[in-house]
Amino acid sequence: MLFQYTKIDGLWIVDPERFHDARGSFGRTFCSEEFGALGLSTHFVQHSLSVSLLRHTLRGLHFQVPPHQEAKLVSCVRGVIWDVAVDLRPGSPTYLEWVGTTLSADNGRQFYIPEGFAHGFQSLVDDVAVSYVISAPYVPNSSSGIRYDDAAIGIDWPARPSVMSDKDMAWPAWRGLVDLAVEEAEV
Ligand SMILES: Cc1cn([C@H]2C[C@H](O)[C@@H](COP(=O)(O)OP(=O)(O)O[C@H]3O[C@@H](C)C(=O)[C@@H](O)[C@H]3O)O2)c(=O)[nH]c1=O
Repeated sequence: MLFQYTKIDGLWIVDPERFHDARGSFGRTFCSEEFGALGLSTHFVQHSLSVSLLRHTLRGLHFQVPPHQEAKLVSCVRGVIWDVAVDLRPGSPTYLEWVGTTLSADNGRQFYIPEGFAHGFQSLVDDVAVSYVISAPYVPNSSSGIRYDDAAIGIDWPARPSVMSDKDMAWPAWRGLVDLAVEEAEV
């Protein structure tokens, strides 16, 4: 497996090392020794698959609040997506910066997104399947999100979204969420 740093500490692009022969190819998608050696999570408790039917469908930006934060290892097993992670770690030198990368069934690339990040993606073709391996259980009350087009983050999405969930359309901007948390703490 080929691990590439991104400009954000803790966020990794993981490319496969594929061995080809007459039958096709073989390559690892996870290796606890290699992940552990880099300080990445090796304990995953959920594996999920999402299918998006139409090109330019957008999902995100999602995260779970403490103590239910999760690391995610994301790959696209059918089609192509533009996958994005946003650094929401207070005090991080790259706070609110984002990284996007193209994941496809062909390139076999995975995005390792640690705790403290929001995640989202946009399908670039019809009928994509996205696989997630996640380090923490799904806790609906701890699931949160921010607007995909939050100006303070400024993600350069490939296209206007064609389909989004009502929930994703209704997320506030990040600043709004932080302000709300402070107000709640003061009550
Ligand atoms: C995420 C999730 C959803 N669900 C249920 C809740 C709901 O009824 C249905 C669809 O959920 P959502 O609308 O939240 O699905 P979706 O918008 O695809 O959510 C996903 O988006 C991407 C960007 C991520 O990063 C993922 O971790 C996850 O948050 O599936 C689970 O049972 N377990 C889960 O882990």
